Amino acid sequence: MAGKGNENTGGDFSFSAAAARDALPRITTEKGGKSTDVCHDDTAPRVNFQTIDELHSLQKKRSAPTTPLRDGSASGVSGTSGPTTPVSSETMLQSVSASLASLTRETGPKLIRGDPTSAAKVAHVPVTPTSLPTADVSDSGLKFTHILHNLSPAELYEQAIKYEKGSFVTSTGALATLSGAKTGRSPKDKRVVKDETTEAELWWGKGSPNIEMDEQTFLVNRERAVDYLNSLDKVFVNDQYLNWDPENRIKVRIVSARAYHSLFMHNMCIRPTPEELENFGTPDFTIYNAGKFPCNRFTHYMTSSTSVDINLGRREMVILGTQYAGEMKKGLFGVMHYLMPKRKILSLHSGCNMGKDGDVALFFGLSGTGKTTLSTDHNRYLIGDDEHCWSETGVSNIEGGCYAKCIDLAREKEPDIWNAIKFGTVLENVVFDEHTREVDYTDKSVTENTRAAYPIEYIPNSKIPCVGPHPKNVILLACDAFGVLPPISKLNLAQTMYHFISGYTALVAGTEEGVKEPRATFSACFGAAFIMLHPTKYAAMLAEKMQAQGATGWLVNTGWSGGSYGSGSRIKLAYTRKIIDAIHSGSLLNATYRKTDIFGLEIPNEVEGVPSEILEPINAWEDKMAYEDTLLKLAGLFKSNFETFTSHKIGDDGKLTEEILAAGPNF
Ligand SMILES: Nc1ncnc2c1ncn2[C@@H]1O[C@H](COP(=O)(O)OP(=O)(O)OP(=O)(O)O)[C@@H](O)[C@H]1O
Ligand SMILES: O=C([O-])CC(=O)C(=O)O
Ligand SMILES: [Ca+2]
Ligand SMILES: [Mn+2]
Repeated sequence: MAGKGNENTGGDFSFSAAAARDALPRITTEKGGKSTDVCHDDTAPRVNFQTIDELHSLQKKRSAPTTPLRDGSASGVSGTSGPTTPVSSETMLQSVSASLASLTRETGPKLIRGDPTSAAKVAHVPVTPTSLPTADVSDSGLKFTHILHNLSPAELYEQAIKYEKGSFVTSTGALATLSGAKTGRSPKDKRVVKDETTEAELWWGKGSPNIEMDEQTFLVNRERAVDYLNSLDKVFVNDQYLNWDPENRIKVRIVSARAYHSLFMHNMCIRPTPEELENFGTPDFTIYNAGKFPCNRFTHYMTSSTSVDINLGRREMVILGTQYAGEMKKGLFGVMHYLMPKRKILSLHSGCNMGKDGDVALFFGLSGTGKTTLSTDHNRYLIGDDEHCWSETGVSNIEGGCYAKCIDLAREKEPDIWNAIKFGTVLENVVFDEHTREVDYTDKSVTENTRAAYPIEYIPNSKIPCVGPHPKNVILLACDAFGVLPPISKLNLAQTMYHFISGYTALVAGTEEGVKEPRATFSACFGAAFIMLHPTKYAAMLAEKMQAQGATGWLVNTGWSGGSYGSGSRIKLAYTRKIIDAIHSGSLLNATYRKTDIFGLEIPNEVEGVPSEILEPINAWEDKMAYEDTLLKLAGLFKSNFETFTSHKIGDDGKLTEEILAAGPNF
């Protein structure tokens, strides 16, 4: 049943719209998709600043008056020797020039390897036109663009510090950066090209993250991005891989204007060896990140000056008007959510780790629920923290790095993540002492979504290569700010599917004044913002794989206990870790259980190291009536959210659908 409805393209890596790519047909599409229908996403940024200067002033805490103050420009960085690339350059330059070719001028830009300040040392490599004779009569055709190809972290540090305001080395050696006006993803500005192929294959309409755009508009934005990039003195190019499963690895190229973006992707994608880079060839997918430059708001389908555009047929993504680096990571994740199911491989928004005995656990959950925190476990091997594939042979990480939330990060609670914040790590939007460069992780002045991006090998017990056998435990994480879900419950297969499709979490709305009510978020497959196909397609694949492997599903509330946000408190990370330990060790599988009302969840009577009174949520609430009301309220929210899925059949005979419907709250 898995992959049912997909074209029989299994094993073949081509995007099916290849023909459309060459012909560039005009496609008629319905206009005016309502953005209110877009899947909910909880990463909407909170902006604490009105001007660029204000943003920069937020980043640094004033030192004690005795401390000598410095101006913003970093000193002590050698500017004498420009970066050089390890690869033989001519084929690389030809390839990059082809990537950057303007569609109207039909010729790639003239490229030079290396930094413009050291250009005298670098031979100019003339680049031949990619196709037809040039029709370019503008000055832009006369200039050269310098290409900084797969620079090392040290070189990227120097580039960032020299040229990008807001770049600083922190006391532990990380590169602190600012992502600009956007400090989170912009799901409402995401657009996906609807052509004959994608119209039939992708999930469109209510609840879907895919807001349509047509091919022509994509080309307008692409041209804007490419023209912007070609107008610069230099651009950064990363050639890297996604997916540690060698048979299903894809080659990605990222063209960007900032060293910050290049270092971020260096850390987050899989880094090729020098030999692999030498033979990289043509990328399977290319990102044009012109995020410093806005889109034109008069362009059709645009509703703001930000646009993140995916064209599966052309194998390209364009970013305009946002410098938040997570857009690149999650844009590529979306592409994998399209490509992998075609090969009968399930793509997952989950963390993944493995015990000493080879037992693998997946951690699903929306942003901020604990995937990174709980998969990074000193007693287990880390396979990955956010994006995985589950194939016939087992699991593989899609990425080469981790992207951890840093707000309130503490050494004692999360030692491995703390220690990973060192030379090479990108630290986004944190506040630090102006003099000592010590980071204050409690400071939310710039944003609550402060982040660290580091290569996975910075976690001492990471498993390289990042692959493992079939999962034994599938852990669904929900940060329930209503405080009514049990800290741990065991799920049967139908319940696992019900909660996977629901994709629930409830967080509190940041630190906004007066917001006390938790806000429920339902995001199908715990990542509706990134999926491409209908959620039931992924759910059917998950059910099939869990059944075949005999994996057990669990629901873990990493949120509130003893009351909703405001009266209760967040479950201690130490308790959640004990619960997770008991899942891994197998001791929880053999515990005795009782069933809860309404949600019908099996909760254990005991978990080692966790006070038994918190295991049954009502016990921890003082006001029992308030508990009952809140529980019913949440159950109602689950019910109305699930209505859109009731008509979709899962399983060949639809039997699973009935079981899944029955696995939701009953009241
Ligand atoms: N009981 C708990 N369990 C898990 N995390 C907790 C708990 N209490 C507090 N936290 C905090 O919640 C946050 C969980 O964030 P984490 O980075 O793991 O999210 P994530 O699921 O990886 O999200 P994203 O997909 O956005 O990366 C961390 O800052 C962690 O310190
Ligand atoms: O994508 C991001 O910006 C961070 C992340 O992992 C998520 O939100 O799931
Ligand atoms: Ca994470
Ligand atoms: Mn994520």
